[in-house]
Amino acid sequence: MSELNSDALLNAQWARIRGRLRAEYGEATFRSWLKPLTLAGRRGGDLRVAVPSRFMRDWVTTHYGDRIKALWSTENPEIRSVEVIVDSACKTSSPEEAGGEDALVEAEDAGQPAPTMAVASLAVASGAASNLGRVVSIASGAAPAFAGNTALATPQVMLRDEIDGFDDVSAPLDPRLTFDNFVVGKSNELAHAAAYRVAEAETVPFNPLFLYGGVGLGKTHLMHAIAWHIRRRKPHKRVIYLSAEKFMYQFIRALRNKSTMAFKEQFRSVDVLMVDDVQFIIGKESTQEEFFHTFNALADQNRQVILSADKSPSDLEGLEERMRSRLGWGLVADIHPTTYELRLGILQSRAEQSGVEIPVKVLEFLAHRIASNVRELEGALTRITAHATLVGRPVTLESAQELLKDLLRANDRRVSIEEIQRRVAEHFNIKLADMQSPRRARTVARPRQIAMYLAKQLTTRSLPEIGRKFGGRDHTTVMHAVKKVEELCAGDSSFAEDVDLLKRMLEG
Ligand SMILES: Nc1ncnc2c1ncn2[C@@H]1O[C@H](COP(=O)(O)OP(=O)(O)OP(=O)(O)O)[C@@H](O)[C@H]1O
Repeated sequence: MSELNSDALLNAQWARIRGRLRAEYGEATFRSWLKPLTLAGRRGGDLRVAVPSRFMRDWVTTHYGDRIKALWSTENPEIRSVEVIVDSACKTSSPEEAGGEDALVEAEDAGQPAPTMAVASLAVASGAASNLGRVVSIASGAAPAFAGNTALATPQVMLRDEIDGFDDVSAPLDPRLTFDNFVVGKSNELAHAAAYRVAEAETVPFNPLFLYGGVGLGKTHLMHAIAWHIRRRKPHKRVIYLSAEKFMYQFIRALRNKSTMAFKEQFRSVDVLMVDDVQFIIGKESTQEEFFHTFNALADQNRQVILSADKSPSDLEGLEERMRSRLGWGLVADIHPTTYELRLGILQSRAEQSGVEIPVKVLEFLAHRIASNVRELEGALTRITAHATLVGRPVTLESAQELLKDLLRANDRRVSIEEIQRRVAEHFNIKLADMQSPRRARTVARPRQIAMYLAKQLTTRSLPEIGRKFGGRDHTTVMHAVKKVEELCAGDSSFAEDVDLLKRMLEG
């Protein structure tokens, strides 16, 4: 029997695969569908895993079979096929199973419809599975005669994170957020290169790596990608990824349970700590303090810390000075707003993954019109592909425009106040600085009022925010300007035409 055939080794490999499945599909899906799986036996390259009911067998085979097979092939190249079989005895092998799952199994075995709660988990499971889009399939055909293997059916070797309770702390990773799926362009190349370097490096290249940028531009994606990369290449490393909010929640819970020592121990013993959206804990004094100590302790031991925020350390208001300077010691990499080329690249890659044929014209149109953030861009594409799949008609520019009317309108309106001021100043041939100056001459004051009116119409900024952008004026001044322009438009058609022209120009 080769090394790869020993039962102990198989159990250890199975434990690692279970850890992967848990990380990829998330805790809820894992508990419902994957945790009850047990190793039932193997013969040569053919392996059997058992589930407690026929229903579960079908479900697991359809939704997770390919992935389980692929993970086995990676762990143990000798395994050529994996078959899911029914063994009602394994119902008792996971005593801690949630009541919802037991209810499902029993209902199914009795030939009854599954309870509502179980139906909900079906939906979750199917969504998670379809995201993976794996192609490796479980080998079918006549099942070989298997020698039952009681050693394999005994309790699993526990993964390090199961023992340590790390899964309580670290957030599940989204299987889609990998380096392979991240499209690199001018606006994110530095952040991407830095993230990749950290993920690859044997020694800590910079500490911390601080990623920052606006909403939906890929910070979380890069953090998940680092975590996946390290998990795959260096599975022995302890990696924790969590949001700053969860860090705070864990800390408060530790305070309440008087278990702060355990909390410290847990966070300070990791190899890589990633905290997303750190702006969240700013101003939350004790959490911020604890976070700072955690960070220092890890940095002192040369452990990698990766942080993300919506602003750079120097722009994070309310951050203590010592912390600001400490966070700036490593590499601060920003992600700029997307360029047209990057948006088009992301759309092309997503469209390919979706398998729905979308004309380039439509993708170009979306890349041009939805410039706000990648999340919205993806949302638009999902809407188009879902619609095309449901109605079974090919996607056209017209159908996309019709389908995305509301989103396009909202994006059209997202012009900046600075852009409005510039265009209006050019149109009336006044200086841009006059938009903010105290000058009251009508030649200056009227265009300024028009710009304020357009800012109200075309942006989502509040009156005080608009006032601030116009030389620190009060919100009542903006209100007055809006009213004045409306009155003038109502009484003077050439004035109204002028304003309308500017508006259309700004809307692009
Ligand atoms: N360069 C990119 N290539 C591919 N997908 C991207 C890219 N940038 C962002 N995305 C996708 O856009 C969506 C939003 O990205 P993500 O959640 O990482 O943003 P974020 O910067 O963390 O936003 P927030 O500040 O809201 O947390 C995700 O689905 C992500 O996969």
